[in-house]
Amino acid sequence: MTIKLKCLSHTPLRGLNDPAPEVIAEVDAVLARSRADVEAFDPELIVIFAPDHYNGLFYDLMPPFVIATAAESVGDYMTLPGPLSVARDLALDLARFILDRDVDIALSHRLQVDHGCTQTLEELTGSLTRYPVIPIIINSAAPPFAPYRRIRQLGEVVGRFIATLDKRVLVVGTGGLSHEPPVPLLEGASDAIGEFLICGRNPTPEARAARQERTIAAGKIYGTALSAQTPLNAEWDRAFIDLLLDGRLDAVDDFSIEEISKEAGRSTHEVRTWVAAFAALAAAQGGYRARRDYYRPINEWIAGYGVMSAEPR
Ligand SMILES: O=C(O)CCC(=O)/C=C/C=C(\O)C(=O)O
Ligand SMILES: [Fe+2]
Repeated sequence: MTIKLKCLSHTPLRGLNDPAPEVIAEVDAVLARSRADVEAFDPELIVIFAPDHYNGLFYDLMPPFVIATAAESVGDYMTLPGPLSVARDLALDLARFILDRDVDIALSHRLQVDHGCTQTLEELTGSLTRYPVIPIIINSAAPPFAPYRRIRQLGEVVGRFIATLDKRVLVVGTGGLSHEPPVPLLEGASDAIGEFLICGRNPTPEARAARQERTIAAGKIYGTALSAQTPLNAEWDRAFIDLLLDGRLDAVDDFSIEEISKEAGRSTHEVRTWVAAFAALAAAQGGYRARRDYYRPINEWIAGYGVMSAEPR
């Protein structure tokens, strides 16, 4: 087995509420380098840890994490729609492996995924189907959440499975860093929003467009006094990146979900996907070398925007 890792932020607002051209050029350059790395590595399997934003998973049955044996992109926020090339049999083997090692995981034989999974897949590979993929969706939007130590444990078990494969495997985490887009909360929601959060699959094109317009409007004022959303927190982001650079993954066991929400924004919990990805790498080969490829707080994209790479030491 050979393993590499990429962790990237994603944003619903790319192309819809862009920052200055110099910033876009920086991000484009780092993404082009990341894509070239992936091309050179030529993975035989991608394991992607991703969140969902009430497109595939709703409170009618909200799993802490779920592994998909088949997945279809809803094509939100200008991402490609359609099926992913999910490695069905390997995904099932992985689900069995995880359950056998005392970590509970849900299974979906037909999962809808959103930009939280597909934007990064497209950016790293140019399509949804270039390489076989196993999507593992970690609940990062719909409280209550499993504690961070459970995410670390999930990642470790996935890493131990990867270590049994005679393949080149790319592990991906997508989401974060600090940010708070206008994703609704069930607690205190109106009846209509509550109904959407419980079973709002397959919205009409008009309903989807209205959602996207709300996010764009939030992006236009994010980080200003007009915004009610928790602002970006570059200090939190840098400390989190340092923790990963130093390989101090055990430190996430002390993370407080409430404190992170307050200090860095509710959607910061998408970094759970980075925790799982780094834990998988560490467990697959024992110890890693990581680098920070990029970091910049980008209000227009509602994103503490970061990119990291890592490989075994
Ligand atoms: O579209 C909605 O209903 C809510 C907004 C939304 O989904 C925003 C998603 C934002 C991110 O993916 C992000 O900032 O990570
Ligand atoms: Fe997201």
